[in-house]
Amino acid sequence: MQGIVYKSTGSWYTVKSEEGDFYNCRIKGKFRIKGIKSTNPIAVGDLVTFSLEKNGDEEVGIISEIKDRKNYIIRKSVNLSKQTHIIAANLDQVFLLVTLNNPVTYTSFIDRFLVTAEAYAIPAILLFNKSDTYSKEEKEEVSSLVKLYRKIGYQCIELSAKKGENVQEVKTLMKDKISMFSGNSGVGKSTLVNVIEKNLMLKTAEISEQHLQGQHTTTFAEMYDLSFGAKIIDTPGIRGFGIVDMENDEIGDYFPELFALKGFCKFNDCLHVDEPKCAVKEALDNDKIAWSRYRSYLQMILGEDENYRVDIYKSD
Ligand SMILES: Nc1nc2c(ncn2[C@@H]2O[C@H](COP(=O)(O)OP(=O)(O)OP(=O)(O)O)[C@@H](O)[C@H]2O)c(=O)[nH]1
Ligand SMILES: [Zn+2]
Repeated sequence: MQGIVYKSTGSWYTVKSEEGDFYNCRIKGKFRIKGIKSTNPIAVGDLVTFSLEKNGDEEVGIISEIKDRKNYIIRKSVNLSKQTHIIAANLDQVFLLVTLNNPVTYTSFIDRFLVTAEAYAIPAILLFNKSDTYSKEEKEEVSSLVKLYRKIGYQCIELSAKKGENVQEVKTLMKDKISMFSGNSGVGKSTLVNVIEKNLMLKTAEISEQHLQGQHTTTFAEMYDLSFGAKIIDTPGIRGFGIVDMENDEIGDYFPELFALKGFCKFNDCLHVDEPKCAVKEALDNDKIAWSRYRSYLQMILGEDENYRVDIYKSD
């Protein structure tokens, strides 16, 4: 039988079969996946082959095979072992919720997120939330951000989760796909998910309550079916993507507008920092590339970690 992993608690996996039934499954014997060394061989979102076995009165599934992943997201554990944990696999898209103020979302944060999504090969969509609260100036600022990111090729939606404005557009994009929502604390993730599907209680809230009580909680991702044919993966305690290890000479590949200029610089291995005859610097001088994006790029190259806000274009 074939199925998708909806939940994993370490040694047991909840798998939904193609027929739509849920089974408790486990792995028999040694099970290794080529390429990735991780603490968990199977993650939420994985497509697996399994067969049923009698275990006393119960029928349990034995997973024998896992299909190649189209992508996966990881987290490095913070303890000394630095082990890699696969949070989820086979995502169709990830939504990043952004608010200008309350809380501030910095362009450096957006760009880091987009670079990571590119590196993971997961399409990212920007949701500019709380549109009901914006002043005229803020509306203009959001408009120029939307224009900037659309030009690069990212889908952007301005919405109000609270008022339900443009939420239908998000639902339309989610249909028949596996999605994940990310964003800083307070941008409205729970509010949005609650208007998208009323009776869905995500764990995110429970987990933070337990944190308040100082309890230890393990954070496992879980997949949910929504009523309109969409799936979402909830990753309690994870606000964004983990940091992916990237070499300096590959970071530019994950900025689509920089990647498009690859080969046009004088030097093949140009990092677009202070090399002569650099096509990226030239595009920057002509406002063909946004200053805010280039600043984010430099920050990643230089390994800086602070957030900042800069004008999108130098001439602004
Ligand atoms: N005015 C307005 N407020 C909103 C909107 N969306 C969310 N909020 C409010 O913003 C606050 C934070 O929303 P949450 O949905 O809890 O944010 P979150 O991203 O889930 O936050 P964490 O759980 O901390 O990650 C709440 O007071 C919401 O009512 C919106 O579109 N407009
Ligand atoms: Zn260059």
